[in-house]
Formats: sequence, structure tokens, C-alpha cells
Amino acid sequence: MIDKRALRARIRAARDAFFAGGPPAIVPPPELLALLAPGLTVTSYVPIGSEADPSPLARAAVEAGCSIALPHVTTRSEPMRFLAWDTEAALQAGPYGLHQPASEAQALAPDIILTPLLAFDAKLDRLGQGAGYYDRAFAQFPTARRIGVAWSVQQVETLPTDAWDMPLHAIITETGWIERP
Ligand SMILES: Nc1nc2c(c(=O)[nH]1)N(C=O)[C@@H](CNc1ccc(C(=O)N[C@@H](CCC(=O)O)C(=O)O)cc1)CN2
Ligand SMILES: Nc1ncnc2c1ncn2[C@@H]1O[C@H](COP(=O)(O)OP(=O)(O)OP(=O)(O)O)[C@@H](O)[C@H]1O
Repeated sequence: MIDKRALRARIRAARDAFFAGGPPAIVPPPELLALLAPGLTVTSYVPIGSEADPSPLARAAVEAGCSIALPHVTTRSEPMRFLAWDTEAALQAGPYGLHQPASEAQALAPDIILTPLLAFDAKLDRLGQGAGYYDRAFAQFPTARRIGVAWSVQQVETLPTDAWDMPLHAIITETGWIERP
């Protein structure tokens, strides 16, 4: 069995090293642009550390007439919410060094979830930070498109999966779009 903790540490180190070399931009691929439509809610995130920055994707979504929401967390026992964010509004400091909308912002139901991740594999299984926030959000919004955003160095041969894991529909890296086989 693969040890998730050791795997997380290894991937964080690979991601940090890649980032230290000067991170490339994540360019919106045509496959994402084709999914965007006025009135849809797309969730983005503010990167922490060496995570891939999805802001070019969020900008494309705004240009396509979508609403943007950002994840908001408090404690591990409280589910994550996706709160409306009008891209000009100031963000507040949250746990884990996160920048989040004010907790009074309106909660939205996402159509497309752009998700941060630590590692992914060719089956588009996803490994996150281990708090289960996104796993629980995927279960709460089962019809939303789950699209991972990551650096290509975060791909691994195979990931251990748990019963609750829902695979991603696609991943966007600095080299483009990867769709579930
Ligand atoms: N940018 C971003 N926003 C996000 C997440 C995320 O993974 N990335 N989340 C996804 O669930 C939620 C916040 N959950 C988190 C859960 C645990 C840790 C955590 O354990 N962080 C490590 C350091 C991680 C690193 O250096 O890469 C720590 O604090 O020790 C961080 C965020 C919502 N917002
Ligand atoms: N649908 C769900 N409902 C309730 N709890 C869940 C659900 N999915 C996952 N969890 C809980 O979340 C915890 C973390 O799971 P896991 O290690 O797979 O997280 P992860 O995918 O790395 O993290 P994240 O989703 O935060 O990025 C597990 O203890 C699990 O019990």
C-alpha cells in the first residue's frame, strides 16, 4: 500500500522544486473555453505556496459571463462553502495561510469546480491535502464538472483510492488539457 503521507511529502517537494525554477502560466485550453457559458458558476482558488495559479482560467470564465466563487473553510468539521467573489473584492486571511471571501458572502452552487490538488494519476484520481474538503464538496455537488489544476510534475503512476474518492473529469496543467480516459 502506498503511504499517503509520504506521497504528499514527495509531491510537495517536487512541486516546490518545479515552482522555484520559475512557474509557467496556466493558459485556458480550448476544451475549458467550450464549457464556459453565461450564468454558470465556476469555482477558482487562491494558490498557496507552490500550487498552480488558476487565475487565467478564472479570468476566462469572467470574460465568458460566468460567476466566480472561492472556497471558504473554517474548521475541519465544518464543510467547505463556495462563496461568491467579484474578483475586485478584498479577501480575508483564513486558516492554513488561505485568502478567502468574507464569510457573509453569498454561497453558490458550482457548475464547474476548478480544484487544487497534490497529485493525480492517468485515471484522473486525485490526492488532496488530506482534510477531505474537496471530497465532501464533490459529494455535495455531484453534477458539477470536477477539473483539477496542477503542474505536470504532480502526476504519479497510480494513487491509492478510497471509497469516497470521485475522479476528476479533466486536469489542466501548463502543458494543456488531460481528459479522463
Ligand atoms: N489554494 C488552496 N485553497 C484551498 C485548498 C487548497 O488545497 N488549496 N483547500 C483544499 O482542501 C481548502 C483548504 N484546505 C486545506 C487543508 C489543509 C491544508 C494543509 O494541511 N496545508 C499544509 C501545507 C500545504 C503546503 O505547503 O502545500 C499545512 O498547513 O501544513 C491546506 C489547506 C480550501 N482552499
Ligand atoms: N463524501 C464524504 N463525506 C464525509 N467525509 C468524507 C467524504 N469524503 C471524504 N471524507 C473524509 O475526508 C477525509 C480525508 O480524505 P482524503 O485523505 O481522501 O482527502 P484528500 O482528497 O487528500 O483531501 P481534500 O479533498 O481536502 O483535498 C477522510 O477522513 C474522509 O473520511
